[in-house]
Amino acid sequence: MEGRAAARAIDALRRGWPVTVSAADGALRLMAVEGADAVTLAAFDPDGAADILISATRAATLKLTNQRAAADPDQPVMIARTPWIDAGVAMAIADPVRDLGSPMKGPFATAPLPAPLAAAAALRLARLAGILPAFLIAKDEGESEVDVSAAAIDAYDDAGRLAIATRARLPVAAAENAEIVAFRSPEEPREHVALIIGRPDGRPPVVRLHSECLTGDVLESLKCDCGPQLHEALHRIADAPWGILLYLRQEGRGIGLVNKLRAYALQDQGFDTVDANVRLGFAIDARDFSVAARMLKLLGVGEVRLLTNNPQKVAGLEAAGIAVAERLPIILPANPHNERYLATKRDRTGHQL
Ligand SMILES: Nc1nc2c(ncn2[C@@H]2O[C@H](COP(=O)(O)OP(=O)(O)OP(=O)(O)O)[C@@H](O)[C@H]2O)c(=O)[nH]1
Ligand SMILES: [Zn+2]
Repeated sequence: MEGRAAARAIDALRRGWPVTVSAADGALRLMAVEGADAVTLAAFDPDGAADILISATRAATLKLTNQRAAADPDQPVMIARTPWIDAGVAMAIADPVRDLGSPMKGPFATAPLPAPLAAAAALRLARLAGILPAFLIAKDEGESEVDVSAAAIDAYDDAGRLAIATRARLPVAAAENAEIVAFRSPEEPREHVALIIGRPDGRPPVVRLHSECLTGDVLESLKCDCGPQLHEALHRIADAPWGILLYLRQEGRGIGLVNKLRAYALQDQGFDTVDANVRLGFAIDARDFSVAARMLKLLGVGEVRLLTNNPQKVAGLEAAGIAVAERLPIILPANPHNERYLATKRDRTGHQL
């Protein structure tokens, strides 16, 4: 039931419908700034009284840093509503990509945050919904059709209920003897898959955790290294006695396609991949590799030889109970478009390149 509440809340936010998020310290009736237009906003907030909740990093960009809670610098910040803040201004407050186009924002004043835990849960829900972490918060608690608790939000992408849905033979260019296994959880619509190549030979399989990248995997984007890494991984696995490629639906390191493309727009303005994520109000890497661990366990695999340059993937898998017998680097030549991205991975996120 909890998972259902989070799924309904995600759906409602994306449609501009109200949601009540509750936590130990209270409840907030809110709507996504991204879902607000003149009509949905008037329905939610006829008096124009709703304040605006933003992330701590967004508050810093908007020069509201001195108003952040000293005890918790990551605590979300509430902007007091003024008559000139309409849906368009709210979106300019929320979206850092628009900063160059509308630099003269404010002055803004902050308002007290009635339920900091509920506010923080709402920002976590934004990531799951793939929307900007910014909400209009109603003055009264009122009634929403959709209620979601902080616990339900945190349980949403818990891999615990992931199960094998089906499997089939899938000859691919890298290997004719491959089998695809699809995984589903009752809560989450995104289906992860594993491609198993070869037969177990008693040794740990060569495994690649590949996070979805629509632009790199499908469109052969030159901005990142995902497409070539995917192909290299498939061939390396095909050359091994056996191995598994996990295709994880964690687009944009877990922030979703639209937010990743917002990060790209910020990169066009000069920010690197790390700063772009932070500026949007997200973690540098929002992925949870316990999903991958659960998939491996369901396939009967407890130990792997992991194709990665990212020590955090090794640590994430091991923390989730999968032994990493060996880390196998996967290093490919840079191109002029992804040179800076790769350098940032090396210098700022600890990739061993
Ligand atoms: N947010 C964000 N995500 C990006 C960006 N560039 C690529 N990605 C995402 O990063 C993920 C690719 O990461 P991986 O190649 O799986 O992992 P990694 O952390 O680079 O580690 P390796 O295993 O060494 O490749 C995909 O989900 C991409 O969509 C970016 O600039 N911003
Ligand atoms: Zn990519």
